Amino acid sequence: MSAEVIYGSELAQSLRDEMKEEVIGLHSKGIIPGLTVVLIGDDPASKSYVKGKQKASNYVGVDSELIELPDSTTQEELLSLIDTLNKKDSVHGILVQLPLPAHIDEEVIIEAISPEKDVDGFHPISIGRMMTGKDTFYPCTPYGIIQMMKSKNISLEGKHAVVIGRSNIVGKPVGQLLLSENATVTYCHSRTKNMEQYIASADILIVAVGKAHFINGDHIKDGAIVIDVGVNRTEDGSLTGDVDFDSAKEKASYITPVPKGVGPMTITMLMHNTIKSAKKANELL
Ligand SMILES: Nc1nc2c(c(=O)[nH]1)N[C@@H](CN(C=O)c1ccc(C(=O)N[C@@H](CCC(=O)O)C(=O)O)cc1)CN2
Repeated sequence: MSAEVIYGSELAQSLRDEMKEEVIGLHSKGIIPGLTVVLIGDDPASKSYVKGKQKASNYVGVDSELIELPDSTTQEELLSLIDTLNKKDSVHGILVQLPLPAHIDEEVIIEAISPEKDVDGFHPISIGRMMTGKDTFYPCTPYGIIQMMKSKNISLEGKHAVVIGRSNIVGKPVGQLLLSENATVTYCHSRTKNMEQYIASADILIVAVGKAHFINGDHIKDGAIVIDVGVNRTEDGSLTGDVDFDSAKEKASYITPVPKGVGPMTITMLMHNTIKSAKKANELL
């Protein structure tokens, strides 16, 4: 078997085209979705991601502002900025790019963002609402993953989904969204014993460990759906996933590449959440 490749980049482009049309409609009603992205420090990867967010915003018609602050920014200064943004009517979405410098407590910052503007979907209130099946902003990468599978009409109901990795950004929430779609979910992590047996039984395998080629074709079941969330920089500067694409492609039924897989969907779902927030603020939802 040779898997069908799910290109997130293609789905992202078609969704962004649809959003652009929708935002033209909002502009005509005087509603301009606004996003503020806060970047602390000069990590090259984070800089490139926020640049991608600016580019997507410009494309779909979201009014986006980038606030760049030095590494020396204190937690109090960042909290004060968030307080100002929480009160600003033109800002519908606030995103603080992660990771933050070690002297700033990520949890404190995430909890300071108003849940109404939490377009990252990381606030405990957003997570609680997601877990209880209420309307909320879903975290962008997990939401993008679900959209990628839906775009191929992949039924999730009753499937055994194995999530490798338990981060708050990807692993935990993607498992929750899969559960909402009636999949049976197993989480694997660094302390899991006999991880191979879970991986081998996965109908859907989500790999988010941040280790290049952690999974290869020998590990997976014939016909498995393999979603690679890893973005690992190799010595020659290119990007590679957590899955050895070539060998896994021979056994899987669907597989996502790196790059052009899950990554572009993360930014697209951020646009979705920002537009949704603007609609909610204007009582259109
Ligand atoms: N506040 C947040 N911080 C971080 C998040 C997040 O969702 N919210 N996620 C990641 C980084 N991230 C977005 O911020 C992100 C990662 C990767 C991509 C992407 O498009 N990747 C491309 C390759 C890009 C490249 O060449 O480097 C791909 O996979 O094709 C977009 C966004 C951590 N921080």
